[in-house]
Amino acid sequence: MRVDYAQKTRQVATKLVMAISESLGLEANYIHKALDLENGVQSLQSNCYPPCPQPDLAMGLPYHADRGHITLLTDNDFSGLQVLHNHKWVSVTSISNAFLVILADQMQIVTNGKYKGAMHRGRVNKESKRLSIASLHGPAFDTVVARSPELVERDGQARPLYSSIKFRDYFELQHRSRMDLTQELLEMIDNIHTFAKKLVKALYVFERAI
Ligand SMILES: O=C(O)CCC(=O)C(=O)O
Ligand SMILES: [Fe+2]
Repeated sequence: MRVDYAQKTRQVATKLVMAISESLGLEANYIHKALDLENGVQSLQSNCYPPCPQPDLAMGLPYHADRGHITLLTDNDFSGLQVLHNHKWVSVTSISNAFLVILADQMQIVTNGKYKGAMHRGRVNKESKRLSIASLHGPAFDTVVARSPELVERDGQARPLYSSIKFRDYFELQHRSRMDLTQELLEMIDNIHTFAKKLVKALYVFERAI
């Protein structure tokens, strides 16, 4: 059943990628070949968002862009996905028996920014438990992802918008920067804690002095 789901979502993703290629006036299998999707990596992520009494104070899944090139998302009919659009978070309404399609970073690179990787996050709600399943598709790990020279040339751009990077390096870089960010936040919390303790002590000394 799981293998079947993986195969079927891969077929849908392949068709969408072909349509995207064609929409740019490229050969249908241009992106498929450029990202070596025959050997592309694929993963399945399930997310569980329990009901939360104060949804405005909590975040289910922090904002991010997916690492691959395309994600097919489905959920148990409770909305919760938000997408960053024109600097504002926009809620996306779930549709029964349908996929929400999220384009990701590698699509942005290969199309030289014609298609954008969407920044998104998962919100919690008060009433219901939300479940979502993301079927994430990416290039083969050894692919050097580069903007399409055809698009750069056609647009008469003097320079490409993105430099080329091996997908494995990108994957590791993104993972590491998330870890670094977590570490930085932990250190910041630590510093605030120490500062608060010093402040309380200083106030105590001050109170006794007056
Ligand atoms: O649950 C959602 O709506 C978002 C899930 C997601 O972004 C992910 O799994 O990468
Ligand atoms: Fe995501």
